[in-house]
Amino acid sequence: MSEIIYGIHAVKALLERDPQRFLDVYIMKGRDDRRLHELVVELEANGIVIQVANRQWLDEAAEGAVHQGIVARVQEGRQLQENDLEGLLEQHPAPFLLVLDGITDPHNLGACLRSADAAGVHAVIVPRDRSAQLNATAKKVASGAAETVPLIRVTNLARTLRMLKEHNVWIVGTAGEADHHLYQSKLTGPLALVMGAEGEGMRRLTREHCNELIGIPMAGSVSSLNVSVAAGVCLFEAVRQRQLS
Ligand SMILES: C[S@@+](CC[C@H](N)C(=O)[O-])C[C@H]1O[C@@H](n2cnc3c(N)ncnc32)[C@H](O)[C@@H]1O
Repeated sequence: MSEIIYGIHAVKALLERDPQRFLDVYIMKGRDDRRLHELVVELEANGIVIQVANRQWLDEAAEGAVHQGIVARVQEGRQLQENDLEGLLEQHPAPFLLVLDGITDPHNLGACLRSADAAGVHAVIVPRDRSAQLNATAKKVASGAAETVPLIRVTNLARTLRMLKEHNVWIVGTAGEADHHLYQSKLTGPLALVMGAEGEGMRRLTREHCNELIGIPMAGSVSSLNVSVAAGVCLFEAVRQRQLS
């Protein structure tokens, strides 16, 4: 099975991690861009053959998204599976996990992956049937993080949260109306931070499995933040606390 990736960061990240996965790489005819040129040199140094295509071809391959003049067909990578999660918990004394309960927009999924990578999250967990696909758009927005942060799709999120609790992972849900303030919460130790869906927030059952709910204080007139922005704020408060502890 193969998949399409595009954009300079996404292609570069895969080249650095797993150059064997490249099948075909196409760059845009006549595109004059220093970063693209440097990437082509690196691809060629890895023995990857570059083909030139016109703009229309690349636009269609990237389904109209911004491809920065490069599109690649690559072998699908191995995704971590649900039953890999226990092994991952054993590897890390203080696992740091991000759970996305029903995010449907691939841009938000990609942006959350990008922040998760930057924050040093060990895995992102999503419900199998209620999540945006990790498609080319999500990968482009993730800017390479789709290749670095394991994305684990689980069949039953409530069951997974119970399993995490049995492994002493503290489950922190996020909601604008939560009584606890992000900056007063304790985010050190084994942690799963749970973000809700764009429209409805976390599902009732997910909420019930959280050890606590925290909110980011909102000073203005809007009632909530975009989920990927909220994820970034919460993740980096956790990073700050974890570095101090
Ligand atoms: C757009 S919000 C959903 C708004 C939804 N009406 C609700 O009541 O939760 C999507 C997600 O972003 C996160 N979020 C947004 N604003 C937040 C805030 N002020 N505090 C904590 N989490 C927030 C939460 O995870 C939320 O479920």
